[in-house]
Amino acid sequence: DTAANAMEKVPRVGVAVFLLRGKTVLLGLRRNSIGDSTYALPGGHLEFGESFEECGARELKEETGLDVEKIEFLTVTNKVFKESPKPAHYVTIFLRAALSDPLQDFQNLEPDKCSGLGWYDWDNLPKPLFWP
Ligand SMILES: CC(C)CCOP(=O)(O)OP(=O)(O)O
Ligand SMILES: [Mg+2]
Ligand SMILES: [Mg+2]
Ligand SMILES: [Mg+2]
Repeated sequence: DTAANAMEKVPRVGVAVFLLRGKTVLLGLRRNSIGDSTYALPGGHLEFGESFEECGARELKEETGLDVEKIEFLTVTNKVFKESPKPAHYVTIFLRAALSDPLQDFQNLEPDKCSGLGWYDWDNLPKPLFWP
């Protein structure tokens, strides 16, 4: 029935972006959603009709104010999150991007969803990392 369908669990698509600056990578401490209090790449839900690259660039702009270019597909994961309030199933697309202006720095534009952004040394990443 409609109620059951409304509660139907369906896989969703997330897009995450590796943005590197030298030997550091941009990570944010997630807040108030799946993966709360874990360090994650910036990114978000693929919206209707978007390419992977359009989604990656949009989410980075929305979350960090940063403009990026040279966006490339890297890999994909497929995972059911059991620990969130209710089971969630995500296919996550991983992209790589470069800053359009190497001197531009981030702003934390969504403090309600991210406790803070930072550039972290690739060889000494913070913990815990968001699973994907
Ligand atoms: C959970 C994750 C793999 C995909 C969704 O990412 P997100 O919670 O950052 O989504 P939004 O940035 O679109 O709110
Ligand atoms: Mg977002
Ligand atoms: Mg979003
Ligand atoms: Mg996000």
